[in-house]
Amino acid sequence: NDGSVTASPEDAYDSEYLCPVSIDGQTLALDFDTGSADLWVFSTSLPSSEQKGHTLFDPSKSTNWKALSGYKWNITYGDGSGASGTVGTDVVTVGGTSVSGQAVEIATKVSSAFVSDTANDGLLGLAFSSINTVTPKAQHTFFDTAKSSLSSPVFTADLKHRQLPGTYDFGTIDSSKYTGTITYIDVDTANGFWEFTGSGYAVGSGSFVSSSIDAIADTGTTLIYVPDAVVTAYYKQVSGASYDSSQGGYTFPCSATLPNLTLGIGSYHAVVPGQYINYSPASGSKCFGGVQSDSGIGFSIYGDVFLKSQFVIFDGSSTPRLGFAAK
Ligand SMILES: CC(C)(C)S(=O)(=O)N[C@@H](Cc1ccccc1)C(=O)N[C@@H](Cc1c[nH]c[nH+]1)C(=O)N[C@@H](CC1CCCCC1)C(O)(O)C(F)(F)C(=O)NCCN1CCOCC1
Repeated sequence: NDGSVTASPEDAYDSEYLCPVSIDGQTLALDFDTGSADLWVFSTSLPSSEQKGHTLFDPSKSTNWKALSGYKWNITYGDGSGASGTVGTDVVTVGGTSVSGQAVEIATKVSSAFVSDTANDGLLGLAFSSINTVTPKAQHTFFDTAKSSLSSPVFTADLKHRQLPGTYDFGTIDSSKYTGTITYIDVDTANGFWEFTGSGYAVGSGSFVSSSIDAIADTGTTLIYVPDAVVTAYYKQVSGASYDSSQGGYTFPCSATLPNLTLGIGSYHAVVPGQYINYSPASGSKCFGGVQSDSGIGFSIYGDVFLKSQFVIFDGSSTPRLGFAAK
């Protein structure tokens, strides 16, 4: 029951990656998110004003749909967006991986950011089920439901830079997708995230600075959010860079040459190419940086700007761990 699904960038800046997911034959484009644990979809139960432009799941058309009466969900994300609704179970298929009895959370309300993000028909959470928001009983993620039917209890992310489709694989580690060896690091699941301790950083050809960085591997976050020491060291090497409070982050002249950012994972030095750190045009001839401060978040976030430079293994075995390799 192993599977592989394409992850397509939603826009020219790789702001998010969307994957086709079939729920009892109805196919929607979902954002696979290792930073949350709810599988929720736009639905025919939304007010029509909130439905516009999205593909909707219609439970009344599903022969395998079983409503969970009295069950509800309500989630708020780091960027302040949110959604809520009711719950049922159905057959959910991702590439070749099909599971029955999967909790599918039907949106009856979504925040404005979701309404305007018309390419996104919902989220498929891949964090730990301990942070699923369904009450009165938390539900399993797709990965947890599928795990026992996979060749091995893993999924991998091979996201790509700019306009290229990547893949999420379930159950196998495809050795043609990476080079060299895989470096594994332990994961602390206490907060429900794929959370680990990074070993430090280097900017461009500069020397490596050893420092413990408490970080999560989060496919649902676009950028890299790291401690101020890292951000300051990085943009010191970018002429014309400065913190622009009106943009809410560091910007620099779009013509700037950006140094690579190396992030330590144990003894492995993961290199993020400088050009990945030019996220998007900001205003005028300034561009918005893909490396920003984690202040106020509580931990660092190694988001898509980082993850797309690596081949990443999310190992859900009894001792969960993360694997990283160059590609
Ligand atoms: C809009 C943007 C300038 C491109 S962005 O850089 O902000 N990108 C957004 C994602 C996005 C892309 C495209 C269109 C719209 C939204 C982004 O990076 N959002 C992060 C920002 C952040 C995180 N932390 C601080 N700030 C986020 O909330 N990511 C969550 C998933 C997002 C939510 C909006 C829609 C797209 C997917 C997330 O799940 O990855 C999360 F981990 F950050 C998060 O909020 N997880 C929720 C964890 N809770 C814990 C308690 O139990 C319930 C679950």
